[in-house]
Amino acid sequence: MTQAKICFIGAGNMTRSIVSGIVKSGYPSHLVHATNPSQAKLDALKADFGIEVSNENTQAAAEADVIVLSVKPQLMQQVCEQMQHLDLSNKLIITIAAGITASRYSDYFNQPIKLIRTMPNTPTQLGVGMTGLYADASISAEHKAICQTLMQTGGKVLWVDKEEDLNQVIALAGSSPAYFFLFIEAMIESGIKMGMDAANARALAEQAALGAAQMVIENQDLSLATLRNNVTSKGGTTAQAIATFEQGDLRGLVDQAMNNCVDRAEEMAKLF
Ligand SMILES: NC(=O)C1=CN([C@@H]2O[C@H](COP(=O)(O)OP(=O)(O)OC[C@H]3O[C@@H](n4cnc5c(N)ncnc54)[C@H](OP(=O)(O)O)[C@@H]3O)[C@@H](O)[C@H]2O)C=CC1
Ligand SMILES: O=C(O)[C@@H]1CCC=N1
Repeated sequence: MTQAKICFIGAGNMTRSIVSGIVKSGYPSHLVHATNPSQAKLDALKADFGIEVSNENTQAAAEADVIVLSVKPQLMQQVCEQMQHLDLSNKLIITIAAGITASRYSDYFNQPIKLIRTMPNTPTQLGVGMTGLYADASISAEHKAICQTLMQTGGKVLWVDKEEDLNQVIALAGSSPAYFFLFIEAMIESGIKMGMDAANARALAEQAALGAAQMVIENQDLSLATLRNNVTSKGGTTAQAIATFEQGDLRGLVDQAMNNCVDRAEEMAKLF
């Protein structure tokens, strides 16, 4: 895909995250275009990454080899319908939207298209993202490779065999950075209530989170329970904290939250 022209429709949080990865990987910035109705995000993308920007979805899409649909799900139909008159037969379309099934897009564009559904997450902007990918059997190996190369600039990728499995990717990776942010936020709030300075509370919580994630990644032979037990001295402080989480059914709450996340993705698939 060395010379593929890539156009992002919508220049919000996720476009910024993905563009950051692409440009930092050395992809020529003049081949990357982003469109958006309001100007401030475009100006920031141009200033930070040197990419092309405009307010013209249709023109940018017409000139692109790869179109990345990056608007909110509720706007997707309207945005795609505006491009119905384009000949999309030679273009690869990548969508990052949650909950809209692949078959809907050919209705939106009113023509057969080559589409890959992806589910990235915001850590993509730091190169430590996780992206789920789904393509049906009609998509060529070349197009799959283009999409994979693109998304890998932001971190790891995982192909799923069944489209519905993307909803599990949303629960485990697309949405899950927010779960961890909430947990760290709660820890910081508690630290502050204990009398700690806010900056120090954040420094302690964020470094512990980073260290814990790194421990998990670098100890693939150890179970999570072992890593946890290695921190938990019998009769000690951690045991008290962990017992509190277990008594409050943290696991049940996480399970419920993740199932609700999947349920919402399924609901959205019916809505849009
Ligand atoms: N945020 C996340 O962690 C993840 C999000 N996603 C998916 O990514 C998609 C985008 O989400 P996110 O980046 O968070 O959302 P944002 O709201 O940050 O970005 C969407 C962008 O689309 C722009 N936009 C609105 N209308 C149009 C239009 N007609 N043409 C072109 N652009 C338009 C908005 O502009 P303006 O603000 O000026 O109106 C906005 O900048 C969603 O479908 C979401 O499901 C997937 C994985 C993770
Ligand atoms: O909350 C959402 O719907 C999107 C999809 C995954 C992360 N953000």
